[in-house]
Amino acid sequence: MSDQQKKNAGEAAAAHVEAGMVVGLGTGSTAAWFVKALAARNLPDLRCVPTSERTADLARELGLTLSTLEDTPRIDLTVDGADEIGPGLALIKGGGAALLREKLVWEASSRCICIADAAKVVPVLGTFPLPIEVVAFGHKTTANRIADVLADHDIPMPARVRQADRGLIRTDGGNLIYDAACKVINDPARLAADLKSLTGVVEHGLFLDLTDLAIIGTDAGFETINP
Ligand SMILES: O=C[C@H](O)[C@H](O)[C@H](O)COP(=O)(O)O
Repeated sequence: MSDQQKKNAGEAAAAHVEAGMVVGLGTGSTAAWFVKALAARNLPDLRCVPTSERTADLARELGLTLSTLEDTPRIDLTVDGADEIGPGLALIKGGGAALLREKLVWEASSRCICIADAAKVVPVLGTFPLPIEVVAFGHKTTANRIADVLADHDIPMPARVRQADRGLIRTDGGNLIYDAACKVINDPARLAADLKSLTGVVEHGLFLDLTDLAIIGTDAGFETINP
């Protein structure tokens, strides 16, 4: 993990934003560099839709004009980080528990740019535990259903509920996160569909066929990957 690489990626992505755009603001340490670089450009008539309360706080602090998906349902460009970037720009996201709002914003966007440091690029998805957002009510029974799906995908370990010192982590929407230590995800599309079909699962961190461009920070600058 390199902060300089994240910064370089965030700054390169900010150059893709034009005056008057509606911009989706991702969540996480890399997205924060983008938000800072975007604010520094001081472009006129921007409206920004944040994907988390954390990002909203940062953007507000930096003087960016915020909007919501309700007020601006069509987003021109979203820039966001990732936990893993696999072949075809298939992503794992949600390490910061923002996956649901992120996916809502990504899917409402004409264009999505993923920004990351070089360590996020992997030959196969699954080393980073896959976050799965689950409704709190009855979550242990939902976890059993998730375990059955994972077993069907040759993933023997059940997903574990995410905890902090103060107790279970809650998302901005009040849900819980289960993390699945997949190790290798052989068929991301089938796993995504199977998880999504479960009652109690709100969303999962597989972002497939949503990324138009990845900007990978290097120590000296950045490289790009097209899908
Ligand atoms: O929920 C969090 C998001 O999906 C983040 O974009 C992702 O976890 C990457 O975060 P970072 O840039 O801090 O590695």
